[in-house]
Amino acid sequence: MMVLVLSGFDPSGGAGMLQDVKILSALGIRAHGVISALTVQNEEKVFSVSFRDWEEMKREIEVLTPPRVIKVGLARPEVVKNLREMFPDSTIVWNVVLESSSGFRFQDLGEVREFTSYADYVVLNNEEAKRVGEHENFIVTGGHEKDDRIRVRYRELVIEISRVPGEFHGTGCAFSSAIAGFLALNYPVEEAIRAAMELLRKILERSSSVVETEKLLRDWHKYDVLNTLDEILPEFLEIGPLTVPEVGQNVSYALPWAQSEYEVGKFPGRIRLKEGKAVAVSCASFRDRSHTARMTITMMRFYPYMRCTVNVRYRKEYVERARKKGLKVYHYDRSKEPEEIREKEGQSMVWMIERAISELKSPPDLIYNEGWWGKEAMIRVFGRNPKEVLEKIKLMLKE
Ligand SMILES: Nc1ncnc2c1ncn2[C@@H]1O[C@H](COP(=O)(O)OP(=O)(O)OP(=O)(O)O)[C@@H](O)[C@H]1O
Ligand SMILES: Cc1ncc(CO)c(N)n1
Repeated sequence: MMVLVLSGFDPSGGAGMLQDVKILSALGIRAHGVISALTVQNEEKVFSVSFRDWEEMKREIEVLTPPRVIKVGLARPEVVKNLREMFPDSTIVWNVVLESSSGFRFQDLGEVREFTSYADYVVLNNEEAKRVGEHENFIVTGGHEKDDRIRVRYRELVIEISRVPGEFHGTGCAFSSAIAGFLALNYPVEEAIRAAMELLRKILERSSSVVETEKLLRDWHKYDVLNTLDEILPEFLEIGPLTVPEVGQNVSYALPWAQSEYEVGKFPGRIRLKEGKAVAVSCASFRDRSHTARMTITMMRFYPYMRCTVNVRYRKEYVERARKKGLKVYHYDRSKEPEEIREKEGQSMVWMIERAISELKSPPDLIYNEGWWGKEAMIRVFGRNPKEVLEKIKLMLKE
């Protein structure tokens, strides 16, 4: 699936081509991009615009796959007519940008009026629509109205949703690209508008002053972490009778940027032995606290790529095999733990990992400790991901 985008380059990434590509990527759509203007601007202010020459752009377009849907952003208005002549049957969505929100005049009103009829849909806000003059192919957005609803009008259709508090740079670009994307997915235009409004709301709920579509794209990792854990669980259950400790086992797998245990996927309620079989009390989730999740966060402070920790019951032979097979093993002797560390909640694990790293001068594959004052002896296995940790555990189980 592809959409051809002709739009300006906003180096701050809030509007223009960088934003268009993010929105289309969020819909799984490839963008073919031809820059139609260069700008000097940041999130707050536009300083200058220079439009590209059509002949140059045409040469770039001619070698690309002919597009079914085209999105036009900041460009000379005649570009829309030129595109119509090149692609009489394509759907053209034109986001008119008369002025930036900081008041910079982008396009000439008369020129815009002259070329609106060449687009299938013209997206503009109500202030712009009043100035350009109504047309049946206009999709009119609320602009920067102050009430708590967002309204979009297309012919007799008016769609309303709740406004996300705040002012965001780049909403017009993002919204019109989302419409183009949903049209490319064969949504009828009314449904494309509705879906685009919903998508923008989801993005703006994650944004501060700019449309931060990258935050939405980033959240794919949440799906990947939980899916990875759920997919690998049966393999951990299979060896569970040999590995699950009295207190239960957890497989903790962190998001790439995790700094809190709630950004670490885990099995709330842990993996436990029931009548000799290992069972997980629940499927993978980011909710609840977990000791192994806190260990992962601690390890990631030193080695951000070490995103997985699993606790395993202690067996002398497991540790001996690990050493024999070349795994980096650290023995944590709790009796050497300073009093002030032992007293502070969660500090002993930091201390344990810091000692291991300073001794091994690299990430440990496993840290073990014997039992201590009612605490079960334990082995913690570390790795980049659950698959890697599972392999290390299997090395410990095999002669
Ligand atoms: N605060 C908000 N909450 C929810 N949706 C919003 C918000 N602001 C904008 N949108 C979505 O973005 C669409 C376009 O926004 P807007 O009306 O601000 O366009 P614009 O004025 O052309 O934007 P720009 O600031 O890029 O010039 C709206 O129709 C709506 O779907
Ligand atoms: C490149 C570009 N396109 C559109 C807008 C409108 O916000 C902008 N500021 N910059």
